[in-house]
Amino acid sequence: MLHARTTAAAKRAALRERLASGQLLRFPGAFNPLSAKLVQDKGFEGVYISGAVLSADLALPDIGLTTLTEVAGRSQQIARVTDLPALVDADTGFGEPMNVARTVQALEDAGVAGLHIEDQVNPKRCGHLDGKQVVDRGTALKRIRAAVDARREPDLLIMARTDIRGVDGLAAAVDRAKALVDAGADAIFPEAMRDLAEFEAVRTAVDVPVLANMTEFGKSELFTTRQLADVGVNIVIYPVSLLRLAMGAAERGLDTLVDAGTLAPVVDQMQHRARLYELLDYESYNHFDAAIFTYVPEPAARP
Ligand SMILES: C[C@](O)(C(=O)O)[C@H](CC(=O)O)C(=O)O
Ligand SMILES: [Mg+2]
Repeated sequence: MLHARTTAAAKRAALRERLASGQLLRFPGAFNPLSAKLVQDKGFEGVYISGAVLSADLALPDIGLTTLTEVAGRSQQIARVTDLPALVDADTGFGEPMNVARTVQALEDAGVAGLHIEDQVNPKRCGHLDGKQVVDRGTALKRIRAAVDARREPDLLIMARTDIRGVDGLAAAVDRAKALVDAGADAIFPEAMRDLAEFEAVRTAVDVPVLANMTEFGKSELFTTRQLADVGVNIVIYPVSLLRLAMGAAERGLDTLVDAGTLAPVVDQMQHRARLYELLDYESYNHFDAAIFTYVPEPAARP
């Protein structure tokens, strides 16, 4: 009820433990706290908090317009309703190394289990679009060093994302991934890999967990969890997928309303009120209320 019971520290420890198990962890992107509850209910291992989704939610393109305050606020709203570890997209870290340090502490306070910081220049772009630019190696490494030094909870997972594959090719991506790990990154997110062999190349180059981004309409083919596990990927994100599914359904529903003048034909496609209440754990709130209503305080002992 109200919040999930699992503490941030326990979620961070669980993420570390699960990563060490070698099992592939699946992190669908939650587009709000309610969808994070659905992700947990369906048995996934974690929840992703996407920058692209937060931007889209505010009807903005994903070009570095959102602020740390917005990202931290959304992270906190999502992290507190789920027992799953949350991994948040911290974009470029919101500035220079000192800003990156502040970003890490703000997201740590928000209760996430991990975050990733990328090596794009500001303003950043979606990693699967052409025309993006990356910072030089020294700048990229300083961001990660600052992030690692700023964390107060050693279990907070600091993941380095590199976008260099789309700019300078695979060899550069492998090179940068190694350097980012040397700078202290706990995990690597190689963005916009073309095929499984590319994931494998990064996998063999570093000895930390590797993430695969299965975003739709991007540069990577949509590999199955089996294919990704077979090449040694440790975490897979589906960052914008739930938002795309929900918006697709919303658009079709509105079209029906325009055409038919009623939503009756699509009611069976809607989440039922009963299912919503189940996800919200409505029952516990009723019990809480009833228990308080019938609670009779003991009469105070006479002095
Ligand atoms: C993972 C990502 O950074 C995100 O913000 O979710 C995006 C996803 C997308 O735009 O499809 C990305 O740059 O890949
Ligand atoms: Mg992003």
